[in-house]
Amino acid sequence: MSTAKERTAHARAILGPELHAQLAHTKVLLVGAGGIGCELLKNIVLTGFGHITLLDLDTIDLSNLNRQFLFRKKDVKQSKALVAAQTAAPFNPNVQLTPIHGNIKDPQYDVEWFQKFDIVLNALDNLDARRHVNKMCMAAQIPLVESGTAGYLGQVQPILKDRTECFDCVPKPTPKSFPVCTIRSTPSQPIHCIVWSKSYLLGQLFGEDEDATGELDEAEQQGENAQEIATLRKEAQAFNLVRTALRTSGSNNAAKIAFDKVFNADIKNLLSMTDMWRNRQAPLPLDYDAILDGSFELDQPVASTSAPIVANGVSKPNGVVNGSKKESGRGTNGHVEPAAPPPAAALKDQRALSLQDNLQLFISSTERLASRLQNGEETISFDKDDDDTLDFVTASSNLRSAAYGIERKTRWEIKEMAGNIIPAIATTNAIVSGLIVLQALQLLRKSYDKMRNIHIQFKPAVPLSTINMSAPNPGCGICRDTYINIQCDTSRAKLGDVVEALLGGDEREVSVFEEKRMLSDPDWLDNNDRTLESLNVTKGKFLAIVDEEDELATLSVSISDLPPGYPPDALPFVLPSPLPKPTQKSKPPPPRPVTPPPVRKVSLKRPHPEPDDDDIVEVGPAAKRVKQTGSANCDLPSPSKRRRLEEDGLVMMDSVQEKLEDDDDVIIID
Ligand SMILES: Nc1ncnc2c1ncn2[C@@H]1O[C@H](COP(=O)(O)OP(=O)(O)OP(=O)(O)O)[C@@H](O)[C@H]1O
Ligand SMILES: [Zn+2]
Repeated sequence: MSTAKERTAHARAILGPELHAQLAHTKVLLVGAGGIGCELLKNIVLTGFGHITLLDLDTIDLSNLNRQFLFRKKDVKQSKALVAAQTAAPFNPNVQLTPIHGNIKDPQYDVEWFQKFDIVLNALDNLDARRHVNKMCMAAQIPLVESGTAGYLGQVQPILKDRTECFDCVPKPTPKSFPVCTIRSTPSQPIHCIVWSKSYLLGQLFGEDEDATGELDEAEQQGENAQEIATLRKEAQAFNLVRTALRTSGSNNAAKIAFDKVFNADIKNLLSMTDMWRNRQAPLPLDYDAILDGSFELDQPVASTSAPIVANGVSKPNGVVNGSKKESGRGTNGHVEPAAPPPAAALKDQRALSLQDNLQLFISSTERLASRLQNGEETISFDKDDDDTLDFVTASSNLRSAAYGIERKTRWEIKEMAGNIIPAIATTNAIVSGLIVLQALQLLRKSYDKMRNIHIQFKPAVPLSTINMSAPNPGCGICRDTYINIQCDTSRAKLGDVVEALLGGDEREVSVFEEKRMLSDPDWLDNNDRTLESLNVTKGKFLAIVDEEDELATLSVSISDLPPGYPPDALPFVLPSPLPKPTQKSKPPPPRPVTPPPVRKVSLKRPHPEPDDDDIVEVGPAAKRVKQTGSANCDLPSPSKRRRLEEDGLVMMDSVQEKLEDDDDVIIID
């Protein structure tokens, strides 16, 4: 077929002329042009969605090319949104494609901007951005299709305010995390050393100059081992010397200074706490020069204990504590010989690294990172696609493993573990993208009874399972709010006036928040005469007006600009007419069990975030916030503290089952 008309014949036959014609006028926002986004863009272009805005903040990376088929090698480092749109545009000349290279969380993409669209499709890879889009769609009352893949698993969830669960209605599972003490002092598995290296050591040496005192004070108050805290304090002070050496050009022994502190002095300090090693295997301080000249013996008896260093008593295929010349040839104490690498494993990343190799890698990566700091980079954090940081984490986690008698890992394995990589399967992305279109069509047809949550599961006989839509969770702090958009000149509008107008003469008692910052409550009205701008409540943000009696839903007020041409001397804000009234709050049902996780797309390119965060239990509505006049915030009760923790990428627990304690000292793996 050659003409545009013939091109759409199949789509028209499948969709029917009515829906097909409707699609030509449909305005769709596609957020994310990665693995799912590329597939989905191709689908919606070919289906005939007439107006597509494609937004992505990232540029193309070499590692994207295996599955993000709209990109070629020549496109590396170009904007994903722009290149994807350029490649897909010729697939269907009837489609108007608008690419945007930007972050969906930027304030210019406010509620009014979202309201321009008929439907939003998420193709994101992190919880934070997903939550944001979910909230904007709730505020703008725009249907959303949420999706994610992880390896062979996938999920598609249509979301419509007041009709279905929103993305935040269901708690998310917690990520795997470890107690601080395990990470800091008593690692027993390779992952403990990797987390230490990536989330602690790298930051201490190359990250922001953080004052660890507060953290340690808090740990002390919580009754953690005082001697251990004193040791950690000493450790923190000593880091300053190393940081200075790393930032001083011409200092050619910074790597040795860092090594001696971290792998020798700190370990000796820990060994001096004899109690700690009564029932557990003590670590062995490493010796820089002896490792380099091959005379270092890993299995020498440790000062404070007669227990030999064994790698958990098991032979490991990788040559557990193998390494220096002296180590090989001994098979004692549970050590094994470094097996000669099979030919396929001779690849640089998959080679077992000797202790000497690791030290050399530590030196070279430390020097590379130090010279980056000296050349003006302010802070460096882990990115698995940044060779310098990956080399540093590989070397330092393996050196730590060696000191603690833990199995060492190859660079490849460490990349997988530190980057939290689940292989991206192009086929899963393709299936999910097809299902997104089907659910989007149900939403546009308003065939709400036909909408389904769909899971791709690892069951060859039943690869897809569908779940009927659930009603919104009455306790949800996002979709149960009553949303209002106001147009506002925030430099003139005063908090008290805006709140009073929004309450429409209702004299009930309320507290007012922006995110977790409390701006006023019935006994504290100091901010009422201040402008919204002076309180940092500007375009794209939300004011939350919370009923003190907890009987009416929270008013969630989004801020947009005044319309063009609005008289400068008129009232500095415009309310919608009629003014929406908050709904009566229904009592939340008893807590639900944690349902299977909405599958997330796991980044192959950079750690989450998502945290990439990502995947941390979210409980109920964001109710309590913190009183605030400026910007800093402090300790919060659940659930908003949990939300904040999650945004900060924090959590630290023994097991996934364990409940998150409000005051837990936490470190997240990813
Ligand atoms: N806040 C955001 N605003 C806009 N785009 C975002 C935002 N957060 C994530 N994205 C985009 O969502 C896309 C998710 O796609 P995908 O999961 O395939 O990630 P990727 O980075 O392309 O690949 P990988 O992480 O697997 O290497 C990415 O292109 C990413 O840039
Ligand atoms: Zn909800």
